[in-house]
Amino acid sequence: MTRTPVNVTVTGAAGQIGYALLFRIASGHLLGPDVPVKLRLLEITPALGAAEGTAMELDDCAFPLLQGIDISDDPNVAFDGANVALLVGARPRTKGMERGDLLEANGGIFKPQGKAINDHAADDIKVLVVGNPANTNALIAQAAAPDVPAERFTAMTRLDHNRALSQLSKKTGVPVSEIKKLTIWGNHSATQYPDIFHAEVAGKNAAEAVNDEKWLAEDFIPTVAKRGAAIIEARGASSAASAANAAIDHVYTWTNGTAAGDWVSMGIPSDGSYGVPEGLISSFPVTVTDGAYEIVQGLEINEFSRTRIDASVKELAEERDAVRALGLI
Ligand SMILES: NC(=O)C1=CN([C@@H]2O[C@H](COP(=O)(O)OP(=O)(O)OC[C@H]3O[C@@H](n4cnc5c(N)ncnc54)[C@H](O)[C@@H]3O)[C@@H](O)[C@H]2O)C=CC1
Ligand SMILES: O=C([O-])CC(=O)C(=O)O
Repeated sequence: MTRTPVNVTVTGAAGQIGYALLFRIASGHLLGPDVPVKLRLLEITPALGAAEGTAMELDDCAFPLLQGIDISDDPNVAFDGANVALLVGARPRTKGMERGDLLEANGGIFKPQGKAINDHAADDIKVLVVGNPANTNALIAQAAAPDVPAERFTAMTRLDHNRALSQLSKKTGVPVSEIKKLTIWGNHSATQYPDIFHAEVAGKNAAEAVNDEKWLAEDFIPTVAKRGAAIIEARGASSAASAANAAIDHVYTWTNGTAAGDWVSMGIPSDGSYGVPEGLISSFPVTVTDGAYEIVQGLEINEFSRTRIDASVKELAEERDAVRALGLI
């Protein structure tokens, strides 16, 4: 294989998402079946042994695309030359814990990582923040990386997008492959707004096909928005394999593009579209061409949607103000 390998840095590599993610990266699902990768694993010092164990297992898979694994507890080393950075390592929410409690606990992790990305990553770096609160952690990392174009910092709402696809598929009996143009707006939190008004189910408008506003307001939206908490309740641990799968989807789409006639949801820095204040990292409908995403423009936002988008964006603005007050941005 002559192609230069892509350096993929994964933080929190010894955690449960890391374990579900690394093998799929190494087997070509993140970037494509013909793209060699080098993995850079970042962990805190006490978890380096566990990361070593995972690296041994990766070796034992003999993945043809995997051209090396480095492990470090120093962000300056782990992000050196990184082309893709998956910021997973964070403190996961546990039973009964509110997202707001996570801001302070996690803020300190993302500022030094943003600075290390600024100082050491490759010029084409793409960053996906998975660790919660993902949107605001992405904002913190971005603020610490003034030399990196702001749009390279993204937050994961693809899991919410996939959850919404699946719920809509169950309701309509139409396979997910025939559902297009769903949108998650706002924050990766319980205030997020999964929007089906522009979605298509087997070529028909989804809201019209469903024709059940009660189901939309009282079942679909809360089921999608509170799915993370429901998984924690059921498993006693937060989503891991589905989160890893969504991270793969996010980066694969960002790198390889969206399908014609469809879009995906990504948490990205707002350019002011749809009344979302510029700079907030909020989820939008996006299309991707040649490795660059663009917000889908011109969608009509009805009253039902407007109220819900505004509520989630208000929460994002409050999180931004909170981390600003803590000196994190
Ligand atoms: N955006 C999304 O849709 C989702 C986000 N999440 C979030 O992803 C994060 C990770 O989840 P899990 O893997 O289940 O957690 P986990 O607790 O199993 O693993 C986290 C790992 O991060 C490591 N870590 C902590 N601080 C670090 C640092 N400064 N540098 C490098 N590594 C560090 C820990 O040692 C641990 O191994 C959590 O914040 C969780 O809430 C989870 C599911 C979905
Ligand atoms: O709340 C959590 O830690 C897990 C999470 O984000 C999700 O499953 O959507």
